[in-house]
Amino acid sequence: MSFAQIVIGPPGSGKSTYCNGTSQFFNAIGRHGQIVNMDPANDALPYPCAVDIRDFITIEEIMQEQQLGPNGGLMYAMESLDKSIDLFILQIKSLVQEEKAYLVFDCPGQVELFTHHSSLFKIFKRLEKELDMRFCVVNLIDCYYLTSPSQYISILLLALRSMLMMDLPQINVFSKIDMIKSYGELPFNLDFYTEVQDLDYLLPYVEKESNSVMGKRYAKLTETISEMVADFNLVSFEVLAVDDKESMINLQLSVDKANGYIFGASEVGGDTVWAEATRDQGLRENNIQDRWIDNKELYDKAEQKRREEIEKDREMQEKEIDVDNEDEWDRALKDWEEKQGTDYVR
Ligand SMILES: Nc1nc2c(ncn2[C@@H]2O[C@H](COP(=O)(O)OP(=O)(O)OP(=O)(O)O)[C@@H](O)[C@H]2O)c(=O)[nH]1
Repeated sequence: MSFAQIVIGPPGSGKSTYCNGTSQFFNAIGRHGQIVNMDPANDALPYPCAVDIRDFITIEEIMQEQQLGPNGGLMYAMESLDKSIDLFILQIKSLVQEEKAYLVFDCPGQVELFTHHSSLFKIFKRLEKELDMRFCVVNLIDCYYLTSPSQYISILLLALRSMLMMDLPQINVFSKIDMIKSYGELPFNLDFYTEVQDLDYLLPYVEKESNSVMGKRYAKLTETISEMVADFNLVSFEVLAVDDKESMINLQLSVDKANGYIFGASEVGGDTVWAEATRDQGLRENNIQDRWIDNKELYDKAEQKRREEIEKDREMQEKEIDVDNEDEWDRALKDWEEKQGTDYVR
């Protein structure tokens, strides 16, 4: 059995940054994480990746050969991969079975791939079946969407649609939450938006926004969508600032629970310390309103201080290592010999 995350979300929501941050986080806790790039258009990866879909297919080739634009090209690329998937699966197999790696799949930003199109879905289902992989989808949404009530409701619909389409455990995440305070005041606490309850309270704001932007029929449509999302009662959110250790830990705890890693990771990973520390632990209560809005500056200052202390410790350690450095030792010995007038050879 092996475990993996499938990272999805609209363009610019922070997927590649998250994959990079997660890989560094895994290194720090001793988990053997590897990243797989699933985006045939991403030619500037900010991380080292173990398998790159661009080794099989690139969007440039497809666009040229098929005379397609970027969106059509991507759909075509995914369909083509679907047909010639065996080599790709072989590479994944070697990662999960021989290297016992925990995989993070960095997916393209075209949301149609997760809401309507079945190619990627089929690839993951095949991996699930053939390699006994356990997935959790991590759906990143830029927290900027919280600033507009109607856009907030539309991303709820998007999240719901991908949950139903992918048919896998899914954690929805408001990314870049460190930016939320700079976007101005929200009418409700952050928990209101993450827990997705009582959407009725939002409707007057939708109406107000629609009056000024789109008109009454648009408000009615948004209202109906919000009722449908509330009826399913499936969508909720975590928050993430990729540089913030606590939000990363909280998110990884949720993901570990969702894909089952927390219950059966003894044969993979190698992060026994993390596993022991989190095995019996529920999610920590975390007041996100306090952390990211009400007292953000205080928390940021404390975090900055913590980082400076870690950096100072690291510098001290490096200095101590210098004492063990062969060259320095030899130099010190030579000085001592000169002073003693001896020819002592170590
Ligand atoms: N402030 C802040 N910025 C972030 C965070 N995560 C990502 N970003 C920034 O958001 C921008 C987009 O991030 P990417 O990781 O390229 O987003 P993506 O979803 O991979 O983008 P596509 O590949 O175009 O779909 C970059 O400038 C990142 O530095 C975060 O937690 N906080």
